[in-house]
Order: sequence, then C-alpha cells, then structure tokens
Amino acid sequence: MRPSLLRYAAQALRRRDYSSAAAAAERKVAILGAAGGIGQPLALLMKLNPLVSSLSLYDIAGTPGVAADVSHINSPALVKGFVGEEQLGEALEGSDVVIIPAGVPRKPGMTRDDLFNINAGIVKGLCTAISKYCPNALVNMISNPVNSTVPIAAEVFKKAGTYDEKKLFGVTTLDVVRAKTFYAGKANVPVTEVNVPVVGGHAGITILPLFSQATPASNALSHEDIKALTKRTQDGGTEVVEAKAGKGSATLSMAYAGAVFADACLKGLNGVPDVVECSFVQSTVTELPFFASKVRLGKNGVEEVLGLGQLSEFEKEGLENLKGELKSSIEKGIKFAHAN
Ligand SMILES: NC(=O)c1ccc[n+]([C@@H]2O[C@H](COP(=O)([O-])OP(=O)(O)OC[C@H]3O[C@@H](n4cnc5c(N)ncnc54)[C@H](O)[C@@H]3O)[C@@H](O)[C@H]2O)c1
Ligand SMILES: O=C(O)C[C@H](O)C(=O)O
Repeated sequence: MRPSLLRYAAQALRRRDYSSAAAAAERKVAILGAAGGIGQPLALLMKLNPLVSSLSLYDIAGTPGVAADVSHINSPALVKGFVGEEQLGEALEGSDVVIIPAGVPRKPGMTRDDLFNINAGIVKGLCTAISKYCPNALVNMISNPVNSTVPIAAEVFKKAGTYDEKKLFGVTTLDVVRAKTFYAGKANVPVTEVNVPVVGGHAGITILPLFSQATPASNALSHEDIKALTKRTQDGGTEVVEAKAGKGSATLSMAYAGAVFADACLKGLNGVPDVVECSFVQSTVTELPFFASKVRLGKNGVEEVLGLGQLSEFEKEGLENLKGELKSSIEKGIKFAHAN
C-alpha cells in the first residue's frame, strides 16, 4: 500500500491528533477472536493505526493465515498470530489494549441475550487469562450481550484481584456511528460533522440516542422524526442481522467502530487531551452499576465519566423505560460470574 493510501486509511479514523509525542509510545494491542467476521477487518484497521507498534491476533482457529496476510501491509505495527489456548498467554503479555470480539453472533429472530449461554463462558475464560497475563490492559468488550459481558468481566477481574473500573469498557461506539449516520441523513447535515451521544446500554431499548444534544442542531426534525431515528438506532443491529439473513451480524461497521474506540483509548493512554467517547462503564450516572455515557479517556483509562446533560421529555421517558431491562442484564452477568 502506498504511504498516501495508508495515510488516507488512518485518517478515516476520527480525531486525527497523531502528534509526535502521542505517536512515540510503543503500544501493544491484542485482538481476541481475530479470525472472525469483526476480528479480521478490525485487525486490518489496527494494523493501519500509527499508534500501534505491536498487534497480537488471537483466535481458537485461523489466526496464522490472518496474521500472515495482515503482516504484509507496510505499516509499522509488528503482527503476530496466536492460535489455541496454549498460546493465549503469549498473545496477551505486555498488551496495553485488549479488544474482544470473540463469540457467536446473532441470527434472525434472536436477541443479543440469546447469545449469553455461549458467549458468557468465552468471555469469562478470556478475562481470566487477561487478569493473569496483562492485568493493567484496557479491555474493550465487543462480545454480546455487552450489557452482561461487561459485568461478567468485572466480576472475573474482582475475583482475581485485578479489577480497575477505569480499564473496562463495553464498546457501544457502533450505536454512536449509526446515530450519526441516520441523523445526518434525516437532518441533511454533513455526516462528518455530526456528534450524537448514545447512552444506556447496548441492546434494543437500552440503547438511548440523545438526539436533543445532536450537533449540528437541526430544527427541521419533528417529534415523529426523532422517534423514528431513535427506533432505527435501537434496531440498527437487527436491521443488519436480517439483511445478512443468517450469515451473522454487523462486522464491517463494527470493525470501524471498534477501531475508532481503540484509537481513542490509545490516544488517552498517550496523553492526548480531551478524548471523549461514549462507552458502557462502571458508573454512578444513574442508580445502575454500569451505564453507557460520554467518558473522558486518559493515561489510566477512564479519566471522567460525564453526566447525561439536559434530556428532552422523550429521552427522560426512554431513560426510565430502559432501566429495568438493563438492570436485569447486568445482574444476569454478575450471577453467572459468581456461579461459574
Ligand atoms: N458491541 C457491538 O456493538 C457488537 C457489534 C457487532 C457484533 N458484536 C458481537 O461480536 C461478537 C463476534 O461477532 P462476529 O461477527 O465477529 O462473529 P464470528 O463468528 O464471525 O467471529 C467470532 C470469532 O470468535 C472466535 N472465538 C470463539 N471462541 C473463542 C475463544 N474462546 N477465544 C478466542 N476466539 C474465540 C471464533 O473462532 C470466531 O473467529 C458476537 O458476540 C457479536 O454479537 C458486538
Ligand atoms: O445486533 C447484533 O447482534 C450485533 C451488534 O450488537 C450490533 O449492534 O450490530
């Protein structure tokens, strides 16, 4: 790939502050589930990220091929593939950021919670290894149901004595990516300039986009438009699952979103100021122990969990309506971690 193309791809990631100080640190990123539908394009995007010096690709199968392929790209990150549990420790050792897209995706007719039985065990096993081999890494949890897998990870880390609430993130960036795209289309504003916070969790009605805070502001949207945009954002994952008709869920847009979020984590670690993304984290923003909201990222992970700001009446109602489901998904994760 020509340097100009490489630059173009790296620039596709938001917030392009790759100042020399920020880019100087050596950073290792590990992807667990790297041979999967999300894992492969995410590996490609992280290989293109100039903040990554070492890229570790782990899966239970298929990573030697993915790693060989991605490693031929002439960008700085050194790529290594690891396959099977016996290589997991080496894959993780020294990681600054671990991204987890390991686990099964939905098929039409399923909810994210239907993935719990398989993915809970996968996440538990991987987090046990993280607590052993790279307890200080920032963990970016993509595996669904995020509303439960993040609490599972927290409990695993607590049990191992390595839990740091500043370092565990449920990746909800795809909800933000979708909200931005759908809003820009409806409000007829340039998509690259749009910002929309999305709070709550990552499933159905627990996904709450705050279009009243969207920028650039638009007064062209009716209440019915906002309701429709909210529903489309909440159902964005299902829209892709149905379109893929049994061949999985969002992979390419998720890889993009995962790369944006990991990039923000790396920038925070490297001391870039004012890096803010929405994420599902331990929180006191509501009475729920985990909640997605804007988070300022810094040298230790979460620097500050930001509040919700002013909500419209419609958003206040959405917030109250989501709490029951989010609470029970969180409790389900905690219960699983204690019982297994
Ligand atoms: N957070 C989000 O916004 C979001 C968006 C899209 C998908 N997802 C979730 O991401 C997960 C992965 O989706 P996908 O489309 O990439 O699925 P996929 O089936 O294409 O890939 C999953 C990969 O995980 C691997 N894997 C399974 N068990 C593993 C283990 N113990 N250790 C390491 N790797 C393991 C598989 O071998 C496979 O390569 C699903 O749970 C899906 O629901 C989340
Ligand atoms: O919808 C899914 O199952 C995958 C993911 O959570 C998404 O939002 O696309």
